[in-house]
Amino acid sequence: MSRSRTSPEGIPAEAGKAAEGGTTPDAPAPAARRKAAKAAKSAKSAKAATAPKSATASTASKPTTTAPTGTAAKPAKSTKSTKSVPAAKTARAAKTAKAAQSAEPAKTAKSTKSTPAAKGAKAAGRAVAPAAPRGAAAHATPKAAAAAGATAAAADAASDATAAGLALQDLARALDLADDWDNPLRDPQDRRLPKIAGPSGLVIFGVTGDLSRKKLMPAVYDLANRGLLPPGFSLVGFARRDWEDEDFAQIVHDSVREHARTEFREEVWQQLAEGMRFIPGDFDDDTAFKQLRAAVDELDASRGTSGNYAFYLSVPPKFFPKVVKQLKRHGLAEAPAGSWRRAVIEKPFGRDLKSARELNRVVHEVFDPEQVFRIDHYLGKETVQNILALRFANQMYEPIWNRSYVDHVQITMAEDIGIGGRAGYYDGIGSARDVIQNHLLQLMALTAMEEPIAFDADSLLTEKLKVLKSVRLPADLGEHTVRGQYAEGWQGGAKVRGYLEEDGIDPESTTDTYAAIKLEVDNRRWAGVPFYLRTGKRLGRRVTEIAVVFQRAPHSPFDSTATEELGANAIVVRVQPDEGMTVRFGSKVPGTSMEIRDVSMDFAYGESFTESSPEAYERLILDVLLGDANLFPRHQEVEESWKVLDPIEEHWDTHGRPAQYASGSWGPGEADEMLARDGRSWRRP
Ligand SMILES: NC(=O)C1=CN([C@@H]2O[C@H](COP(=O)(O)OP(=O)(O)OC[C@H]3O[C@@H](n4cnc5c(N)ncnc54)[C@H](OP(=O)(O)O)[C@@H]3O)[C@@H](O)[C@H]2O)C=CC1
Ligand SMILES: O=C1O[C@H](COP(=O)(O)O)[C@@H](O)[C@H](O)[C@H]1O
Repeated sequence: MSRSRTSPEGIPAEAGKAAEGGTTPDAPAPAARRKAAKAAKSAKSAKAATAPKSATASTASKPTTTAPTGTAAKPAKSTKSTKSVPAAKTARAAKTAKAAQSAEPAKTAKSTKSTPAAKGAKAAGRAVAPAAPRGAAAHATPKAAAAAGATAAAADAASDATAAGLALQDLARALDLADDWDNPLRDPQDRRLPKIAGPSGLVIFGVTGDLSRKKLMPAVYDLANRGLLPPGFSLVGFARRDWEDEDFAQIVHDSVREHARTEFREEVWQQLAEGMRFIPGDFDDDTAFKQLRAAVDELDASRGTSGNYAFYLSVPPKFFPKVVKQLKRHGLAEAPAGSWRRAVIEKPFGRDLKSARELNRVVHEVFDPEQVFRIDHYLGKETVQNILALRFANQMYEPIWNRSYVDHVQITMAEDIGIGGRAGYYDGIGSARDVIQNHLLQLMALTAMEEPIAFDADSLLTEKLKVLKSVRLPADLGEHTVRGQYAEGWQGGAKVRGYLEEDGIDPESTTDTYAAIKLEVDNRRWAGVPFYLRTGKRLGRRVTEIAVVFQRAPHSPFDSTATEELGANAIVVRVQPDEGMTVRFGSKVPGTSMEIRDVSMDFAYGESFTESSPEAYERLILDVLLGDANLFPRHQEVEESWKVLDPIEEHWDTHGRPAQYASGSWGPGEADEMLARDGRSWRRP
């Protein structure tokens, strides 16, 4: 059946979900089997009636329905009568029926290549359904809606079934009829349907930590709430606490309540909570790892996780090797046949090139490269991914995106917060290792790279690596790099302490809380164009942006007073918090005289799109579960980035102390002087 024959109308939520790229682990419940059998019966009668092939799915479309999470999902009831089921719909139902009849719990769901019928069967027979995927159903594109509607129709037909059983031969006959059906949802190129993770679980080491509470656990909930996790999804926490599963669930609950992006829904929560387990223990504790293994096996049996697990190392970096080795020692790194195991490793990945290489060696002794997902959460941000869309989906920017037009690029990541309770991690690491080595160099690579031949992990790696390998450091690092430390000052109307007065910080510490560096990219596109990167804590406000600043027009027909107020043209990618893009250019001020001033055109996500952007960790956790590595730096990038930073850190180690800057300011005066020496100035973001 061609796509044009499907209905663009409303989508029952469950059908929408079944329509998506991933699979769901639900086993057909008895009710589903009954429904499926009835559906097959419908198919049989349809065959007898030799229904015309022109029957369109649109006639079978249904109004949008939202299936409540945690309840037996009943397809919408508006097309109850089998008489009204057109042949095509009935045929689909037959296929649905076959899948439901033959499906085995968990195993059926394990394959990401599940048949359309199986998906339909899931839609029809879901015993425990997660929340409606709002992105998928409620906001589906017409094409997506049409496709989902088709599957919905199959589900509806299944629901029309009576309790009467159907012999298998009837099913087989019915399926003949359905064989020519081509599920339009299976177009692998269609990226508009969000994918649902297949059967799986996530083990978080360091689950009591800051990152886990503020970002990871809320992200898991948000994914569940959006219907992007399988119903049997399981979350295992590991940390040194004497907790029962229920205590852990309470902690997750509190963190979700406080930090989740999406609304709290009790039914989503209940379903998620059922799959939560806690393992108390130290990373040295073999008994704890044995318990972890037992928990994983138990969840496979009770929740249908099918042996698929991601191990998220949200722990102090010094423990990365230890945890990885423990996973191997206890047989957790090795996936049972037909399953997968993945390691998710937080940043920073090493503290220099040498330690990063050593860590890579240890990790790759246990996991194959494609099993390793190194987190750089900036790559999970919508605005960061949009750099590639902006550059390579449009025609108007790329011709000027080079040394012929660009004067320089400024990449700023400013934070208003201090180090908070992270003294143990931060002191000795500092701002450059904390964010320049990873986030800012990734932003620079995406800004400077050539068009990848495809949007896949290998092609992206190829292009980003070329940029990182082309980076040239200034000959005089003293002139072109600056590090600073925040002193006391006023922030947000409150007096705040300086870095050296923070709890847990050595009063003699030379750790940088601010860093600004100048880099060049030695290639044909960028030769001679400086990239200025800066970051700092306790700066004026929280903002991350990439500003591509253009050269002056080569000739001005206006007298100099007319353009006195005119700055440089710029394209600014506003990464956060005011997500969007600004184009700054000159415009005549209305009036009789010619006076030209800077004005700007804005694109704001909030104005152009109705849905708020997912949190970076939502996207990244989902990608891990889907096995999509596009947004995860590979070890080559990590190592190249350390090659850029190591000489700067070595220089700083042997040259003086960080410059002081007042909290709430825009960094040390030395950073302004650094740009002034080049005849430029920092933007005030
Ligand atoms: N916090 C943030 O904003 C960000 C953090 N990261 C990275 O995320 C990771 C985690 O950071 P964060 O959450 O801040 O760290 P925290 O110090 O807040 O948490 C550390 C976690 O590790 C556990 N842990 C520590 N030692 C052991 C041990 N010997 N055995 C068992 N568990 C142990 C702690 O458990 P217990 O309760 O038992 O002490 C705790 O759950 C780090 O790699 C960090 O660099 C990356 C970006 C941002
Ligand atoms: O990786 C890190 O990022 C956070 C800032 O993240 P953002 O998404 O809020 O910009 C930073 O505070 C932390 O020090 C660093 O490790």
